[in-house]
Amino acid sequence: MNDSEPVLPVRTAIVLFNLGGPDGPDSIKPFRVNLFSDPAIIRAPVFVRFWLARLIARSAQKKAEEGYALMGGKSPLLDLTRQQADALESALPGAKCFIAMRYWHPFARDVAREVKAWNPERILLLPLYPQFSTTTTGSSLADWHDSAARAGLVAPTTTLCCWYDDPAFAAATAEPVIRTYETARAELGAGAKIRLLFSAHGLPESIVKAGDPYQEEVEACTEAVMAAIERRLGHRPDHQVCYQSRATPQKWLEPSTEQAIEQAARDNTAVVVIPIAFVSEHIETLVELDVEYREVADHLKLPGYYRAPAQNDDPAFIAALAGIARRAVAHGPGLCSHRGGRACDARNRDCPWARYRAVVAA
Ligand SMILES: C=CC1=C(C)c2cc3[nH]c(cc4nc(cc5[nH]c(cc1n2)c(C)c5CCC(=O)O)C(CCC(=O)O)=C4C)c(C)c3C=C
Ligand SMILES: [Fe+2]
Ligand SMILES: [Fe+2]
Repeated sequence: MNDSEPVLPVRTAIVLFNLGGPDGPDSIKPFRVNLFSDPAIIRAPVFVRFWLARLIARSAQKKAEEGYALMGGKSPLLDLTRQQADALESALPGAKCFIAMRYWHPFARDVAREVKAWNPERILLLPLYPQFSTTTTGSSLADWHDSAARAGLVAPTTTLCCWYDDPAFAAATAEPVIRTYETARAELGAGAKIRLLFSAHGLPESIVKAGDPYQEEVEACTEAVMAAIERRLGHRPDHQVCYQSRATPQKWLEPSTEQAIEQAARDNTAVVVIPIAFVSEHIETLVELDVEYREVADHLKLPGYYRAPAQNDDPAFIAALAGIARRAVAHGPGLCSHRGGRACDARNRDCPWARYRAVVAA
């Protein structure tokens, strides 16, 4: 921390949001039903959604069970988020981190009561999604506001919608990418063609067309990381954004990660795959990227398939997140504070959470 960085008020509660994951084989099904029952994910009237959620959850249940079995029968996401929370607390004296997951324990409704019992002077709502999507951050924050109101939790609160273009975050994200790229170059030879594939979680195209800013923010985030890579390497490697984890039959954002791997095979190019919308390892990195897409790459005889790790509790990432938290809280209580710390509020149409909150409230 440098001297110009603001200091957090004592008793600042930082609530970290993520999606959650099953904590054992028996919770895979209810976790997935919770996910597909969320109106932010499946946009159908309530009585249709009830049945649709169960139908969609059942359709890929076996594949999901096999995926979790490869990780010991559970998601590593909560343990990794706890490590991030501990590291962030060490970087931010006076703050206590709480974790609220959207579709499995610890749920926001329980965490809001814990935060109230801690009696915070300030609250910072900090989603662990760098880019805003109505399906992730929007859904989690709406759920939190309901839960906080039910718990009678009242304290000055700052909400961060997104931090996809924070320069320290971009620089911290660039480092493991550069290390993986250099490994690929050393193994394949300096003349080998290598493409950086920034693989983001996909979204149904209809959600983006309805105004979700996620795709735009993923592209801007990739650009910020590419600028950091270029500054470090002195050149700009070949790169492409693609979208993974399609989970419903609708049309999703393209190119899919699989299509991007097929294109790389046609171009006789090795790839370094970079998870750009997740800051922790979980099923979609450890199984989808490391097992399933690797098999596709092997089958297509790609010259090389490498994967850059997610941030987890990497010290440079935690330092970046601590800076983001400090600057956000320094703006004082408000609906939202984002984009390099510029404050925004309910009247600011620039802020996706402000826009989405108006829709949810209507
Ligand atoms: C319509 C379905 C889905 C949308 C839209 C979606 C968006 C979305 N998700 C993440 C991050 C994560 N997703 C995770 C798991 C997960 N996501 C879906 C479906 C949608 N996600 C499913 C069905 C699952 C469960 C896994 C499975 O059954 O295959 C996870 C946690 C995984 C874990 O370790 O348990 C994360 C994290 C983002 C960033 C996003 C859109 C921006
Ligand atoms: Fe997902
Ligand atoms: Fe904002």
